[in-house]
Amino acid sequence: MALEMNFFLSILLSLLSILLYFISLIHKNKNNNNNNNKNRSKKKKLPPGDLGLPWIGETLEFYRAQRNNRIFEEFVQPRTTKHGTIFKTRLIGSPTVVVSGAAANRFFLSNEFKLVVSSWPSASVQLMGKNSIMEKQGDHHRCIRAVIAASLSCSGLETLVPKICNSVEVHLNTHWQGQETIGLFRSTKVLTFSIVFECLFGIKVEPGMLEMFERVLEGVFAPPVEFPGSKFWRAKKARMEIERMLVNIVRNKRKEMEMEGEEEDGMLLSRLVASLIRGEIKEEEVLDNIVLLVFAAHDTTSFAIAMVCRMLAHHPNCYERLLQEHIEIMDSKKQGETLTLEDTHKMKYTWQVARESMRLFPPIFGSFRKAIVDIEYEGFTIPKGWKILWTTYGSHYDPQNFSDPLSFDPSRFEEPVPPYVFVPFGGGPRICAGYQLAKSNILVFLHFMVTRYNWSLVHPDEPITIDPLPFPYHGMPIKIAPKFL
Ligand code: HEM
Repeated sequence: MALEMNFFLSILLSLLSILLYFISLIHKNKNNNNNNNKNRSKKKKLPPGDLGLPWIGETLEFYRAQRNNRIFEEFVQPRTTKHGTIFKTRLIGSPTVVVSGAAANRFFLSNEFKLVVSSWPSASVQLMGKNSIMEKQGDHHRCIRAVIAASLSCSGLETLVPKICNSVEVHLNTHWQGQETIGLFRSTKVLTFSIVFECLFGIKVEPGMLEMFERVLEGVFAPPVEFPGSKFWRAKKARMEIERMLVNIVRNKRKEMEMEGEEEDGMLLSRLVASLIRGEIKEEEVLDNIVLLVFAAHDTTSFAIAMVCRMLAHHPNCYERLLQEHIEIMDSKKQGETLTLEDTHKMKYTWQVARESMRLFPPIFGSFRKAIVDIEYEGFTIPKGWKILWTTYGSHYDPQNFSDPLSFDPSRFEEPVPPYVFVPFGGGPRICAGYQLAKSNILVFLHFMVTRYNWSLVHPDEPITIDPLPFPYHGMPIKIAPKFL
């Protein structure tokens, strides 16, 4: 059904683009007679590249490459070879400039709010909510970031790490014990979903909640057409269900905190509701930010964990060294003693492995910005209103930054990497707000996995696909057996 719908949409888009193409030809003729316009376009040197057909541009090529998880190889690289590290195209109706490399990352990410603002497709904004942090700018953005940051500060993390440990142990005892095969990606997705809800917000996960969020995610990059049965329609319905559930939770929390004078417990939900009570943010902002944070947190972290495991399985020497690190930490603890934030600081090699895995397999390949003024960059003008797409690949796969860039070598991260070169978490004012939580989550999970289980991949070269975020095509089944160290 979904495939038929996509096919139908593709045909519709193609017909629309042909129509637009003819309209644009007529306009072009008119414009040729217009001297003013001629002079204006002479002054601006647009980046090289092909805008393609009106509206549709090169969207279908982009989607095809995205589906194969080959955006770099099939879309970005052929065009950078032809035009250089900055080129223009047209994606999902918008003229777009694709930029690559650490200098471009620095320029565009650090000029957020000054020259560019974050820009998501209409379906994403409608589903994540227009009040979420990703749509906020200036003081409002700072205010919401400050609330999130308070829960993930050093003292916040000190209480979070033992909670994450507890969630991981409960998860393994419930879902892994007695099993011979586990779908690793699904399992870590269930786990990271419950960690963000229970450890970060203090909200208990009820059956069916993850499925509701998954239905929303299916619609975030779909065409925002709301006819019954479309992905977007289903996603909107799921979003409304989530909202109904969260409104009750937020209002009950507010009542408790107002009527019973409940102290803030350090949980993010209490912090958001406290801001609501103080009148700093609105109820819609609390709801939209809970939804956004859950999405931002769980698929990304579970994909990162899955890719670390894939790399460890392919590189037994790295696995041995990583295992040794965890055995030493385990030996330093008393029976039943939980891990602390300080223990995670000792997992230096594990973090190198995780960073190297995210360099090769970034959970988020990049994101869009919109020019809020005409931007002069590298001798070209990016007109106001155009989109800019920065990608992690541009700097992660650049041999000037990482020699033999496609090989896996965690020792690259023994030394600090210059800013804006390694950007799986983005950079500038919109750098990932959950970086510390993601890091703790990855490290703690790996600790328990490698010390408690022998495991191996069922499909060592399983393809990775993207829809709309990357995931292992078969869900990454692994064979497991308990280990007694
Ligand atoms: C491995 C896991 C993760 C990766 C790779 C990742 C990656 C990213 C990236 C690349 C951005 C910047 C997007 C842009 O510039 O447009 C971002 C933003 C963000 N991330 Fe993460 N993320 C991860 C985990 C998390 C977690 C666990 C949370 C929450 C608890 C989170 C919350 C956010 C938020 C709120 C933003 C928006 C920040 C803003 O607009 O100011 N992320 N993330």
